[in-house]
Amino acid sequence: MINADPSELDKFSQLAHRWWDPTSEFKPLHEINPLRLEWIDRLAALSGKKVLDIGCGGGILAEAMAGKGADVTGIDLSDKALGVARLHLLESGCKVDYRKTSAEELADAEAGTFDVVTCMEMLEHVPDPSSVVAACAALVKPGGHVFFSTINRNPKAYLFAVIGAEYVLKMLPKGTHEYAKFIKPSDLSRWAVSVGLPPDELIGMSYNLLTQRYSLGADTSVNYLMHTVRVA
Ligand SMILES: C[S@@+](CC[C@H](N)C(=O)[O-])C[C@H]1O[C@@H](n2cnc3c(N)ncnc32)[C@H](O)[C@@H]1O
Repeated sequence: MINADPSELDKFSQLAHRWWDPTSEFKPLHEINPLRLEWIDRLAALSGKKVLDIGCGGGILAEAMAGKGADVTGIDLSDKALGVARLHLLESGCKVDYRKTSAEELADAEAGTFDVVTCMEMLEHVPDPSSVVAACAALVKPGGHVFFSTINRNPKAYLFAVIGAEYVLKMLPKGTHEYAKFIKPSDLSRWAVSVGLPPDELIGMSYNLLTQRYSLGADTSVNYLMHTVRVA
């Protein structure tokens, strides 16, 4: 059975036409993109690398990584998001190979072929995130890099990521995130280690209400990113 939740895919499909509007529901993704891009590039030196972006959506990160000189493949299961991503290439002149497939399906066909795999803001939207982590381990070359980002599971994360972002600040549509699907760094780390992806760096991402800006730092209590390196 495919590891996907149709209602989650539908949620992103409904909004897909606004993916590249930086004032839309996707504003947070536009705002965090330069931060995560520079972090990934610093750790994995993207230029010339074969990169896979899992759950690429409309392609905000995929295009940015291509802009750094990477050879990028983006996969997603939302037809509408992929349609928007492909259309945007015409506007940007970027080159990204977008495909409709799951991480698990691609891992069966193209194991060990990517230098870098990114799986950002996606694990909290799938029924079995550990299966996606295992697919990432299968897809990356030995010694290659896998990056994850997701939302921690604790009362503060519920308050900030659900109540704050969806109900108070209205940065995201209500129902974007489900608390039960949030993932503690210790769980993600355990799944990653068990498939040969020991974590190398864990970093938090915070939103400052006063400056209305995101930054990377030590606070992993709400949003966080994890860098892992595939054992050789
Ligand atoms: C919050 S968006 C993140 C988009 C992109 N990764 C980013 O950070 O800019 C989540 C994306 O995951 C996709 N998605 C959800 N379940 C998926 C699955 N099982 N396989 C592939 N993509 C999936 C959705 O269609 C959506 O595009």
